[in-house]
Amino acid sequence: MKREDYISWDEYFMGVAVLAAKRSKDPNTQVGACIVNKSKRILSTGYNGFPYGCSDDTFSWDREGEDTKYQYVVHAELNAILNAHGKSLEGSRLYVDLFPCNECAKAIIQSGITEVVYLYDKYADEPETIASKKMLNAAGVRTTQLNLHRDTITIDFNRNK
Ligand SMILES: O=c1ccn([C@H]2C[C@H](O)[C@@H](COP(=O)(O)O)O2)c(=O)[nH]1
Ligand SMILES: [Zn+2]
Repeated sequence: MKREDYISWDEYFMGVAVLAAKRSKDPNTQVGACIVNKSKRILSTGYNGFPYGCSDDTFSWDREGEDTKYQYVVHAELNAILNAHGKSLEGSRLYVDLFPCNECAKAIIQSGITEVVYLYDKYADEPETIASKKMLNAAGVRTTQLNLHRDTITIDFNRNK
């Protein structure tokens, strides 16, 4: 008889997004994204971080002041789109833990992604998120909040020891 406690496709793809977020050096909000095609194949992943050549140790991670991370950071969704290196994303689905901002929404729409699956929406009242929803809705990109039946998935590197 087959195992019954295997993870669902949604848990798998969101799990990959959450794992990608663990690569982020952002001290406040780590975001991960995973793009999946209609055949349930992962096309790309990304997380929020500075561009190549812009050191995590010298560029600012500040949230306020003259020199902030917002001027430099590449968002998880855009990184995932760029990491696909021109592969067609037409009709694909993007899993991301945080609801995408307006700039990511533009890239999502233009790249042909047709569904955004997200976990939380902590900036729902910000103008960027409101604009994002307006654009995604106008462009016919579905947005689905995932309601998972478990809070954690354990990754155990020692299970065979
Ligand atoms: O669509 C989005 C929106 C934001 N991010 C990243 C950008 C920043 O690194 C953090 C947000 O930092 P706060 O300190 O919570 O303002 O999230 C993203 O990757 N995608
Ligand atoms: Zn964004």
